[in-house]
Amino acid sequence: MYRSAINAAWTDLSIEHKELSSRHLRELFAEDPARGNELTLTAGDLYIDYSKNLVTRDTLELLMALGRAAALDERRDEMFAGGHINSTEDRAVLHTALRRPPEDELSIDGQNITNDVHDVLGRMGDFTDRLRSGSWRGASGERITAVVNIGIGGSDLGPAMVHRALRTYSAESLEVRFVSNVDPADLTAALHGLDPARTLFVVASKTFTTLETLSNAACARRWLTESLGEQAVAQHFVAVSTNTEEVAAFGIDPVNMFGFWEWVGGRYSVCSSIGLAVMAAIGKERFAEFLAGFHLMDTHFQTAPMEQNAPVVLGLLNVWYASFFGAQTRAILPYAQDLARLPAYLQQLAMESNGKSVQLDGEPVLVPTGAILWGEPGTNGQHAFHQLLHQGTTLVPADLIGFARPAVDLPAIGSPATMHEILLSNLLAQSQVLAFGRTAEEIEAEGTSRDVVAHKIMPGNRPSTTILAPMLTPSVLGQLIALYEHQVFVEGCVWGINSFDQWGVELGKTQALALQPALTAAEDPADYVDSSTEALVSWIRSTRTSV
Ligand SMILES: O=P(O)(O)OC[C@H]1O[C@H](O)[C@H](O)[C@@H](O)[C@@H]1O
Repeated sequence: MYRSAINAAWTDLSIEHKELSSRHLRELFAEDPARGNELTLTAGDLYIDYSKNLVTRDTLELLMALGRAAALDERRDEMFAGGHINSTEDRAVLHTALRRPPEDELSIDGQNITNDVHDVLGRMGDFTDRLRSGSWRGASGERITAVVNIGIGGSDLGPAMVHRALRTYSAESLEVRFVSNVDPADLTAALHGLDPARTLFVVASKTFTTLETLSNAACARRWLTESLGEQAVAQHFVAVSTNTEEVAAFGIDPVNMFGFWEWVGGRYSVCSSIGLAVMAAIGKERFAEFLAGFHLMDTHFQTAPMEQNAPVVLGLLNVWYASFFGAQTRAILPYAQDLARLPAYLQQLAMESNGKSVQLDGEPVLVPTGAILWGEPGTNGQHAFHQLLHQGTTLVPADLIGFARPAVDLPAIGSPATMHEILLSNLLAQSQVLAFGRTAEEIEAEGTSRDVVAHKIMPGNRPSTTILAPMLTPSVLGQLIALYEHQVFVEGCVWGINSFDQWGVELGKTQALALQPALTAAEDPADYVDSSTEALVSWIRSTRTSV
């Protein structure tokens, strides 16, 4: 029943796609001028204009039918209730439980996990209060002035992105830095200029077995103990993990460990103790506002009718472009420099979740699934890759994200507008030009010479969604992240894939370990399965010895 309903909805949408292929957003707006006001959504503090997408109201009805056929409501409820929807790892997917208010109980296997969540938040709050007030001292009695988060993937991208985004809310007395790459350049740069006596490391790893993180943590530990001695570790290292045993084996006292749970996926973990470095920077009160923002969007996702449900509408539009238009990528264009790391964060969220080619039952997926996400803050991207967005041969749906008020504004010299007003006018212009372009007639009318007209035509009809909020606050950032998390969920449901495992990253890790001897052994072990790897190793070995 479920499959056949999806197939029927899919067929209807295929027909719709053919019909719409010959239409232009200019016509769609001319036919339905109210769409600019009405194809919009309000979710928490976010105002979302999706009118400049390649859909009519009929298309939207068909997309809703697809969502209903995919049993979105039931699947969402199953996720929120702790069903083991991560079937290949037999795990619940409960990142939403990390942001429930204390009184909002959730019982899993007889355990009220909301209490567990708030117990850890309480410990994080006490610890970060001590750091921020200076009552937590280093081994030689000095105040901690730098926190270095060592983690990778979900244990880095979330806190690093959020820390940067909430820069203006951060305490000046505590500098927070991030190390992720096993490239020694990363740790070296992060430690540059730091005083061991005033530095605290947060080793963040869900599994506490990740090679990059443990390698960096071990080097950081040596850096510290060389100057302060072994006994300094207790005051200068804390861990964030689900794996108490490995934390202890590394030499961090579990008393200085902040736990979370296997039902929190790495890329969904910024609300857990993985956010410790963020809490250290912005304080527990602001962190609570951040979590409340997520919860607001969670509640919207759970309660808003489908047609007004922002993650549902946007998630279905993502399916529309990926699976029907074959759009392989989507651009994330924050018109906010503080969101510079948002595209990288969303890459992990979306691509590790939905970069899959088998369905839940192990059968191949027959349609294109997760798109490649990429992007840069506006207006920088305009001077780099927007040319392709406007006149290239590839369809790239774009999300433009902006804020009505900046944290700080500056008067622009020689213009009545402020710098922030200039920024926002660029956002508006891009959304308009992408959609409506400029015709040959319009260009000719400007007196352009005939042989240049074709080069100057702006085809338009390039879809974009504009997401606006009053200001980039902790709560708004939480809402924005949750908006994307739930879109990913919606897409995964429709495609019938498991959005919560990541088997595709495992083989590379074991192969890297297997190849280490090829670089470290005195004699080249020369036991390769392919001639390309053999030649690469040989080149590296000879180049290293000849330098
Ligand atoms: O937090 P950790 O266990 O160290 O994992 C860090 C990262 O590495 C893994 O390879 C996964 O692909 C990511 O989803 C995860 O966030």
